[in-house]
Amino acid sequence: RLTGFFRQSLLHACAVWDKIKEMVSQCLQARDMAYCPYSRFPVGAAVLTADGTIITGCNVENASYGLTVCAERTAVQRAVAEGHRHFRAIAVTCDIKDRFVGPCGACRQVLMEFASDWTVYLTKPDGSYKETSLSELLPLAFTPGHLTHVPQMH
Ligand SMILES: O=c1ccn([C@H]2C[C@H](O)[C@@H](CO)O2)c(=O)[nH]1
Ligand SMILES: [Zn+2]
Repeated sequence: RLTGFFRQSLLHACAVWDKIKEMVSQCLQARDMAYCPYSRFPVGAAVLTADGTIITGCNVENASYGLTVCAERTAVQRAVAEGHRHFRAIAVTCDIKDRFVGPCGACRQVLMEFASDWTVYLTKPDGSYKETSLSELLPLAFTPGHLTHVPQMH
């Protein structure tokens, strides 16, 4: 029978695994909500907050093309509007089946605003994923810490 530290570690690993599976499944579901009549390129995202909440987003396009908002930014902005400012991870998916696709540059910068250590799960339509990190996707980043007046994180 497993006890003490090893039992705790195993339970923790299972909890983390469950959260990843849940994020992957929710980002795939969010992709189905994409509003993308112009590109016909649906994208889904799911962010994991520090308290374990998962919040999703999809891309929302506009007839004035440049006003389009990506799935990743929709998810982050929705999470912030719901009171979250501390994040752990994001899962992202699109319809491309044969390779792992990362968030666009604008979204990487927006993720950097709220944490430098996001874990990023690049997810294929079949639910398989590759784990990476924001620091890997956006090295030598410009961050809030570089401003003289650092925004207060409450
Ligand atoms: O990381 C990305 C890249 C693109 N898109 C959206 C924007 C647009 O609606 C469509 C094609 O670029 O995909 C995202 O949501 N996330
Ligand atoms: Zn983007």
